[in-house]
Amino acid sequence: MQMKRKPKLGQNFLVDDTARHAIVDALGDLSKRTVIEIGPGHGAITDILAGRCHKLIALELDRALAAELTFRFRDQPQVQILECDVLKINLQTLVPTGETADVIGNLPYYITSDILLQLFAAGSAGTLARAVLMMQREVADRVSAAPGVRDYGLLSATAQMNAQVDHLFTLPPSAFSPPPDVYSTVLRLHFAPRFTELGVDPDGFNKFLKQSFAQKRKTLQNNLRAAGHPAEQLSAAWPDSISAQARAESLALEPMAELYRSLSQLVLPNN
Ligand SMILES: C[S@@+](CC[C@H](N)C(=O)[O-])C[C@H]1O[C@@H](n2cnc3c(N)ncnc32)[C@H](O)[C@@H]1O
Repeated sequence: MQMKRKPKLGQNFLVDDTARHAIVDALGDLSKRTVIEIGPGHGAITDILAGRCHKLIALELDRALAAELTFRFRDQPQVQILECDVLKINLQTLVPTGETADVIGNLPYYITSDILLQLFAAGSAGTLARAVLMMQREVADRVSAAPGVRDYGLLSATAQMNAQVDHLFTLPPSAFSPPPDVYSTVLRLHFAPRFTELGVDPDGFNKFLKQSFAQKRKTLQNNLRAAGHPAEQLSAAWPDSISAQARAESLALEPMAELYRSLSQLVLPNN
């Protein structure tokens, strides 16, 4: 049976029973946890979560789906359905001060990167502990890629500055109705920001990473020069541990942070 959907909202509903249980199982014991679900849809994951977690807050943009779930869970006070755009909500306001929440979601793929950035910010603020997220396989491969591997880039570096990433499993299009054009992968993230450990400030280092990965074909030096760092500043700051011809894609976060710290002692450009 094909379910009715709004393609613009990334609506591919999970119909594989083993997979929906495996996704919830990946968060472990939830009996004392607040869980935020992104895009509950018709409730494939919500139905299982509702009986397992202390509190469930599900964020759904589609008015009809939000109404369907509000009705279905009307007698379960631990379940709160919010009709809202996940990108417009401040996740910190959903979690009591001093507590953390976990996040779960078969994400709307068209906004995966924006959702990840939002979760990293909430993880840095101490609001989130873990997330189990399904996304397009190619995006998951980029999030979890190690330096030097083809898929490693800005998204990988940003994700790995903010979280430990576990690659859990991949599902074929037939696990969904209607089937998407792509395979889907489930990742688990433990939010563990590394900014303090690596001695860098989050805003400045995030900007530096964007500059460093701006063009894949270019060396790191050329990307930084294009971002406004004068050549003499770069050579004064360049650590011996990094080859002059290195690309950002080949470097671990430690040498990137070393270079950033060294450049920060000189003057960083504003763009
Ligand atoms: C891939 S479907 C997953 C549905 C359900 N969790 C499942 O596994 O069957 C993505 C869901 O996210 C919802 N959605 C899309 N954009 C959203 C947004 N900006 N904020 C909240 N929910 C959104 C869609 O309406 C849809 O229900």
